[in-house]
Amino acid sequence: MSLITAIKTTRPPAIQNVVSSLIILYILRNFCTHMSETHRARISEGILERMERLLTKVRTASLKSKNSGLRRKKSKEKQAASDPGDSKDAITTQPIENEHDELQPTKRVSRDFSISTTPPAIYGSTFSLAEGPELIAVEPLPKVSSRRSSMSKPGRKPSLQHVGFQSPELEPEEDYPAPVPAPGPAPSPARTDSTKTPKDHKGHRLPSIASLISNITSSRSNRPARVSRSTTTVRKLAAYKAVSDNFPTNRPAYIAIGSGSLMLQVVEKLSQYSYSQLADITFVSTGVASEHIMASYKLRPITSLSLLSPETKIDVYFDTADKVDDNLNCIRGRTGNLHLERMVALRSECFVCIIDYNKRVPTLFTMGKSMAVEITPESYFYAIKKLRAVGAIATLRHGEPVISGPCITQRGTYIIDASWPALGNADSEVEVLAEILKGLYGVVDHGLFYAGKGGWNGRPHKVYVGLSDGAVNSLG
Ligand SMILES: O=C(CO)[C@H](O)[C@H](O)COP(=O)(O)O
Repeated sequence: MSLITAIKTTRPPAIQNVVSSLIILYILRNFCTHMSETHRARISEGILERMERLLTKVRTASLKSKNSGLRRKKSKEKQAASDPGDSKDAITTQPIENEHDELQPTKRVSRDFSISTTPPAIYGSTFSLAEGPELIAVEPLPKVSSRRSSMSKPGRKPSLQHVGFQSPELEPEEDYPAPVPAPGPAPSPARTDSTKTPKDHKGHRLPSIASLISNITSSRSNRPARVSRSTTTVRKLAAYKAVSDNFPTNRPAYIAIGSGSLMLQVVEKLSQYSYSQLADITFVSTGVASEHIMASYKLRPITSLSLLSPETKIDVYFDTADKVDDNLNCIRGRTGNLHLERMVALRSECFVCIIDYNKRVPTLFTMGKSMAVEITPESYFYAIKKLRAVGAIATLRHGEPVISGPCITQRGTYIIDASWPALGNADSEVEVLAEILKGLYGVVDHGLFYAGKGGWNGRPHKVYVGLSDGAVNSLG
């Protein structure tokens, strides 16, 4: 509003109306750019026509005004020549419209466009009425556009060039024409004319797109064939090999399936055996998840260890581990079924552990990972305090979301995730920690599966390690 008021106070009425209408129409036109294509096209056409007519009027009015101003000026000059003493007054009392006949070089009238007398040279959407003594152009202010499109406009440079930077990846190839070969010995194909070669702001020569592409393709062709496999693949290969190597031959047989993420692959492989090979096998699970997997493959699991007679031994137990050290001692039970896993392991003739190479460590706790310690809910405050007292960084495992409270296992117990500094290589170190944990009231079980002087405590008999190249290493 203040702009229109300013125009009113400083321009002749004809120009005031025209310029005000022009501004309103232009604002309307900009508003129209937010409308649908069809509406915009239709409305814009009408507006443009009106603008053309109005601008013609502006130009005519401006011309008339200027001419009358010039006439008045000349008559004043004549008058001043005849009466030099009045010349100062003549300048100060000049009619106000004379000032506005000369439009300001660039007068901003809104945030989005300006009215300018400068030639509309560079912006594609400039509306101009180029004929006449004064060039009046309504120029949209330059909008931020994609770098490539702004570069394609004649006379414009990408802004980064202003600080001396040229990105070879973004420059169009034609910006850097191939050098004309000089007479004489043929130049090396990698060299280009130094005057045409793009350079960075420090003057270092930048490679052309062609050379970058050729470098990439040649380095690809020289690259050795990729041999590493994904972790999922190598784990699956290890699981399949573990099953085929350890499928029991005696009948009746008992096979336990653990709670690790590879149990799907183990069950998948087992299901490939014939009906007669599977007929006399009883399957034992260490958790609800593996029970469901077995049931979906029609492997008929038993749901409780107590259904096995006291003298029954499980022929083979397949499961995973979190970490396995050089002596095959391991940390297990991240899934929270560690006590049942221990009981199954202790009743098994052969515990076959399946891992990928990422889980192999020289000594336990090397990687600073935590181990699950299963506790009774009642012992929580006491047990966590005691665990911290024996050097653990210990936290209660929460459910999801955290506000739902502690993570509660199938047996109604809690899990504390605890870590210690890396243990030494000797079996005794693992055994010492295990004995401390076993001696804490409230601790139901812990994740150390080991063999020490005191006896065998669930250390795997065999470990199948899926290696990065797809091979499977069998340990034990
Ligand atoms: O006790 C375990 C599975 O019964 C493992 O220690 C463990 O949780 C490994 O899980 P994943 O195979 O998913 O890495």
